[in-house]
Amino acid sequence: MKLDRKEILSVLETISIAGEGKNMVESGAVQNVMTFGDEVVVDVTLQTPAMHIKKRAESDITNLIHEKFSADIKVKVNIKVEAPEKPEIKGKSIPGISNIIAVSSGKGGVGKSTVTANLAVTLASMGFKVGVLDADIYGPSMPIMFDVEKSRPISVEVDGKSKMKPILSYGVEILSIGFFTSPDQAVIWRGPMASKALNQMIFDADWGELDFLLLDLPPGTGDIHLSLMQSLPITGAVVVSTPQAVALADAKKGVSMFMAESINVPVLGIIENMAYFTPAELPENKYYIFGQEGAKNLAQDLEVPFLGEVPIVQSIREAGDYGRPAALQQDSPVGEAFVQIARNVVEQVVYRNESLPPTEAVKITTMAGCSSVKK
Ligand SMILES: Nc1ncnc2c1ncn2[C@@H]1O[C@H](COP(=O)(O)OP(=O)(O)OP(=O)(O)O)[C@@H](O)[C@H]1O
Repeated sequence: MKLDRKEILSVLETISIAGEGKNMVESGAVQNVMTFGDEVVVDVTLQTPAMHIKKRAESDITNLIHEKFSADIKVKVNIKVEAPEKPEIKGKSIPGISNIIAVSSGKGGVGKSTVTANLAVTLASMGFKVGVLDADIYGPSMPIMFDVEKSRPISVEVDGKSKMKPILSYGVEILSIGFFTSPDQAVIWRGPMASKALNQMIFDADWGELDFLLLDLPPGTGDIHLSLMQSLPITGAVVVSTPQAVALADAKKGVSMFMAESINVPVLGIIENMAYFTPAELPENKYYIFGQEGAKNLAQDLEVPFLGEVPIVQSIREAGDYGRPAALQQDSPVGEAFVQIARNVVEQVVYRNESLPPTEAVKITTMAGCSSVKK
């Protein structure tokens, strides 16, 4: 059969490469298409060395040509990788901390802190070294969730400097703005004070070696978020939402804040919390109290990964109040849900680190409230 180069190109226009918005012809990934009798050779240049993306591009091209023309065609896909040069991190990286993950939510009360605490203990139980920085200045909840409400960080000498020692609970190193306020005191941090305190907990703390530092951000998209992104090279952000329309609208704003060109923090994905309710006595029954798969659909619409769902379970609330994250019970449905989510988060971090350069701390010079961050 006579193969036409142009027809092949137009067929390839229907394929896009994971992580790139445009199709592979428009993005310039397809460099050349040659036909020799019943053989097609496609030269492709990818921007990422990730093996699964290479394999996917190869199989997508082969399958589509077989499907659209003939299964007898010999397809050869030559893949070259031209990864963009990795610039140096310009923000202050923290020695010893490999990945900083911001956990955020657009709306308050959707379970962002609960998800942070449970994700942290799950990652720790998988053998990772994990820290949590509770940056929720309006309602720091990590001290209660980790049962260390009465603890106060001590000062230790590291290389001649005195540093704050995080509190260790369930294998997770924790610092919280809550350690420095009394529980019944109304939080009256002004933006600059809070930013200064957070900077101390980040840079003047003895975190040691960590694979993951999870940042529990305040809800919304405010000053504190910008300050933290300005002072820290955040590896990626995770957005927590319930499936409810009002929460989703705010989650969307959260995702677009991270994705804004001036901020550019990779979004690792969305977690759906309170996805459905299952009564303990009827585990097969699922009630979609806040709507069904709203956050999953949002992830699809925004083309960001969906990291998993957590049901509404009484034990999650009780465990949070009692100070023992529910996911510590690994064989339970909650424990299993968090293992799945933690695996997906790790996978996304690995993929992100393979395919993108390190995040630069955002340089914001005009936003009110950010000038307090130490230069
Ligand atoms: N999946 C769940 N099942 C049952 N209860 C939950 C679940 N997720 C969160 N909760 C409960 O909902 C309440 C709010 O959760 P949490 O404090 O984690 O929310 P948040 O989004 O961090 O709130 P904030 O806006 O204060 O930061 C808590 O009492 C928590 O125990």
